[in-house]
Amino acid sequence: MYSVKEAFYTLQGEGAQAGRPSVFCRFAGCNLWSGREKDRERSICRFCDTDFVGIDGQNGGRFYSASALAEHLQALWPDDQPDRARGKPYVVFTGGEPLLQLDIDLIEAMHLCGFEIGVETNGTLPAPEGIDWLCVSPKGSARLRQLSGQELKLVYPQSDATPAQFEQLDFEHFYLQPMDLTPRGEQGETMAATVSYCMTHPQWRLSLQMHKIAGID
Ligand SMILES: C[S@@+](CC[C@H](N)C(=O)[O-])C[C@H]1O[C@@H](n2cnc3c(N)ncnc32)[C@H](O)[C@@H]1O
Ligand SMILES: Nc1nc2[nH]cc(C(=O)O)c2c(=O)[nH]1
Ligand code: SF4
Ligand SMILES: [Mg+2]
Repeated sequence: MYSVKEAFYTLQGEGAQAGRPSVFCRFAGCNLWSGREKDRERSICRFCDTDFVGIDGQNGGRFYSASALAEHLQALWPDDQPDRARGKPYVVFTGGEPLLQLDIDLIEAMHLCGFEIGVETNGTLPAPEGIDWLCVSPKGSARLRQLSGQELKLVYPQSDATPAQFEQLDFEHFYLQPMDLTPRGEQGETMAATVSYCMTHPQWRLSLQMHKIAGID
């Protein structure tokens, strides 16, 4: 059984695949925060910008088989494409923490539907085989278990998770994404600090959350 907060068609807003049309599947629940504001300050991950509690969002719900969820997600992809090879269907599993729920059955079902599979994870759980684009985003003091993938995207700055701690890991792309403090009701200088770090440490590139600029989900 899969618990999905919401699912929607949008553009990937972050990292190396930014700008790519994508079906997003946001699983309910996370292992680093309950999702309740009253718990935020004593949780391991305190800056989350996302509501992942429950199954009450658009196209959310409980799905009792991998094929049922795969068909539900496939229906969100536009079907009038002249050349599918040039715009391959792409699904991004996120959350919450998707690796609490994403399994080999669902990966196989999405591949059978013709999708490439992206995942956004906090890296505290090992990833199943078969993911095409794995983005790991380390969080504070949480121990990192997933040490390889396509993209490491660190929210910056975090005093207990610095870029230097991750720069030797086995990833193809290294991104810093300015921490958006507005979900915590704060403002900050995270953009300037992130730009400055990238310019002085050229292994790292800037990731902006494009969807917030574009005003889309
Ligand atoms: C909401 S998380 C869900 C996936 C997974 N739990 C994770 O943390 O990677 C999706 C992405 O948003 C990033 N993110 C969350 N809160 C953010 C914030 N306040 N500012 C910038 N990026 C944020 C995360 O680091 C992650 O890369
Ligand atoms: N457009 C868009 N791109 C995203 N990239 C990662 C997101 C996430 O919340 O995991 C996200 C999101 O919520 N929306
Ligand atoms: S690990 Fe990801 S989903 Fe969980 S609280 Fe942190 S940013 Fe949000
Ligand atoms: Mg988001």
